[in-house]
Amino acid sequence: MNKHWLVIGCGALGMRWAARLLEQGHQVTLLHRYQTHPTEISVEDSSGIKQSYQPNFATSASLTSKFEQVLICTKAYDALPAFLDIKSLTRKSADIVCLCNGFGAQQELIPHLKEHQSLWAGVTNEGTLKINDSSIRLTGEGDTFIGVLHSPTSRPNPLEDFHCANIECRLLEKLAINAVINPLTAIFGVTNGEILQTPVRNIFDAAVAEIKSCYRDQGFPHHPITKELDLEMLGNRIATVAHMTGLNHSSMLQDIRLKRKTEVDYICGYFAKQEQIECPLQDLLYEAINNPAELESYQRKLLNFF
Ligand SMILES: NC(=O)C1=CN([C@@H]2O[C@H](COP(=O)(O)OP(=O)(O)OC[C@H]3O[C@@H](n4cnc5c(N)ncnc54)[C@H](OP(=O)(O)O)[C@@H]3O)[C@@H](O)[C@H]2O)C=CC1
Ligand SMILES: CC(C)(CO)C(=O)C(=O)O
Repeated sequence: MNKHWLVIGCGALGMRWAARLLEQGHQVTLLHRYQTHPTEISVEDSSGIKQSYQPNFATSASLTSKFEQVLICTKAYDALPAFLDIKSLTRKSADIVCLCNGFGAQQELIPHLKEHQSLWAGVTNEGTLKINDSSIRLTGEGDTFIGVLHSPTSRPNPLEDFHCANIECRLLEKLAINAVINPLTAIFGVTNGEILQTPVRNIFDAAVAEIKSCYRDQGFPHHPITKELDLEMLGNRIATVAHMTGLNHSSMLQDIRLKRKTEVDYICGYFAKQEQIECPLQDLLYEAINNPAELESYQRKLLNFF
């Protein structure tokens, strides 16, 4: 059935999903924060073929209709303010889908939902690069999982092609992937693939071991969920992602280089704020990313330690 989606965020992921939803026959309003409305989105695939899409472009001030389906494609730290900005334009039983990385930003939305609204979370391993305000390049294939986080009534998945029965498990797996790859690439200024080689490899192994032990710890608040993860294979899974995206610069490395805010609060910061468990290496990585001017000294500290 065709739906009218409000996609929040005209960044890499927002443009990719706006194009995908239009291709599936849905109507799409793409919310942006630019001075002037773009007129179309250009999507370049891995063979260099470009295709154009024309969603309705809008700013929150120009929106008038109410939405039953909302897809949040902002960075993790923007998800809640972005939702609150348009909440009055969501229908009382709307499906709100949040695609941002990390763990925590999705759950922060729950107390702010209207009584009958459902919250869905997504994990995607697709790679998309924003070229400019209206163009993206598809840089990597990957799975996408979408599942329910909160629903007062049992509702069908609004993106059923990507349905996942245990989304928290997938979110925690992706959290582990990001908590190892992102800070190491950002601190050492290397590609995803280079963290698998000496000298960073020792720190990679220590970071994987720490997350595995944290996920096994009964004091970890999501212990019942992490029990369902194949922890023996977690290190291989993280190494495979680093290898498959070997030439990429992680989002955290790009953010640090461009002096933009990072998503570290929802990645390493998630471990750092757990009071019941000790994660000294994640604490150190969190501290390093929050002190980008001191990265060389953190590099030395990490290399001397491991
Ligand atoms: N790109 C990728 O390949 C992947 C990304 N992800 C995750 O997806 C999320 C989005 O990533 P990505 O698309 O790359 O990030 P981008 O920074 O490219 O896009 C985020 C967009 O959201 C916009 N935005 C923020 N708040 C609002 C608001 N209130 N109203 C309207 N627009 C808003 C930003 O606008 P402004 O520029 O004005 O701040 C920006 O255009 C992140 O959590 C990322 O980690 C996950 C997997 C892959
Ligand atoms: C999987 C990975 C590490 C790919 O670069 C990513 O999600 C990111 O850069 O944020």
